[in-house]
Amino acid sequence: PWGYGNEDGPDAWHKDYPIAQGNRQSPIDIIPEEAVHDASLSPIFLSYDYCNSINIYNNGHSVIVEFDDTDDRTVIRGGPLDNAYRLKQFHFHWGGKGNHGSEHTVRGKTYASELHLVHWNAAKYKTFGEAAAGPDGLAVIAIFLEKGDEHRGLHKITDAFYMVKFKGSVADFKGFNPKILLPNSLVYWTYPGSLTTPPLHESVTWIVLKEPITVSEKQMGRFRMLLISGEEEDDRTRMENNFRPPQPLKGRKVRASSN
Ligand SMILES: O=C(Nc1cc(S(=O)(=O)[N+](=O)[O-])cc([N+](=O)[O-])c1O)Nc1c(F)c(F)c(F)c(F)c1F
Ligand SMILES: [Zn+2]
Repeated sequence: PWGYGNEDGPDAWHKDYPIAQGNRQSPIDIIPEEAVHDASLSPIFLSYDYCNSINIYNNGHSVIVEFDDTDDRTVIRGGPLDNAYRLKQFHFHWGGKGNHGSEHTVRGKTYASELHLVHWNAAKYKTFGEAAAGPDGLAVIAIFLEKGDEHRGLHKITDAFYMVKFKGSVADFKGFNPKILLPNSLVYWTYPGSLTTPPLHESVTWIVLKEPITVSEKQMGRFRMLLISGEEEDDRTRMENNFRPPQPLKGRKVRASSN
C-alpha cells in the first residue's frame, strides 16, 4: 500500500501507479505572472444551500467528510466546467509544523494546509468511480489554509476529530455545510490535472482559489492528533505531511479568472 513515508511515499508511487509520471499530474507550483488571464472564464457558482454532510471518516491518508451525492442538491457549475459537478467529499492535506503542508504552491510559497472539495460529473458519468477514471470526470476546488487567527467554521470539524482518531474509524457528521469554509473571493486559477493521491487518475479539472482562509496553530494541532494506524495496531503514527510535492507542468496552461 502507499503512504507518505520514506519507503511508500510520493517518490515510490510510480512503481504501482506509472501514471505518476504522466503529462497532467497534480499538484503544481502556480506562477501567477505566467497564468493566462481568460476573460471568457465565468465565475464559479457553488449551489451548496441544500448541502448535507453524512459522516466523517479517517481512511489512513486523510480525514474525509462525505456527502449524499444521489441527486444534484450540492453542485458547482460555471468557470471552466461544461456542466454541474456533484460534491462527493472534502478532505485536507497538511504539514507537521509551520507553514508547509499544502499541495499546490504559489511561486514556491506553501501554506499550512489545503482543503479539497471533490466533485464529479454526474451529467456524463453514472458513478463516481467511472467519473474518476474519465478525462473530465472530476472537479476539485482547492482552498489554502494559512496560519493565523482561528477559523470558526473549522471548529465543528476539528472538534469531531476525536471520534475518528484511528484509521478506518467513521462517525456521524450531519448538517455540515462547507460553504462556511469559503474565503470572501472566489477568484481562482484553473488547469487540467490529476488526483494527488493514488490512483492518481488524470481526471481532475483543478480550481484553486487565490484567497486563503486562516487556521490557528491550535486548530492545526487537532489535525496532527489523527493517526494513520488502526486501533488494533500497536504503532501510533501521527497523520501529518500527507501532501504530494508539485509535479512538472509539461506544457500545461494555467488560466486565471477575473472574478
Ligand atoms: O475518491 C477519492 N478521494 C480522494 C482523493 C484525494 S486527492 O487528493 O487525490 N484529491 O483529488 O483531492 C485524496 C483523498 N485522500 O483521502 O487524501 C481521497 O480520499 N480517491 C479515489 C480513490 F481512493 C480510489 F480508490 C479510486 F479508485 C478513485 F477513483 C478515487 F478518486
Ligand atoms: Zn486531496
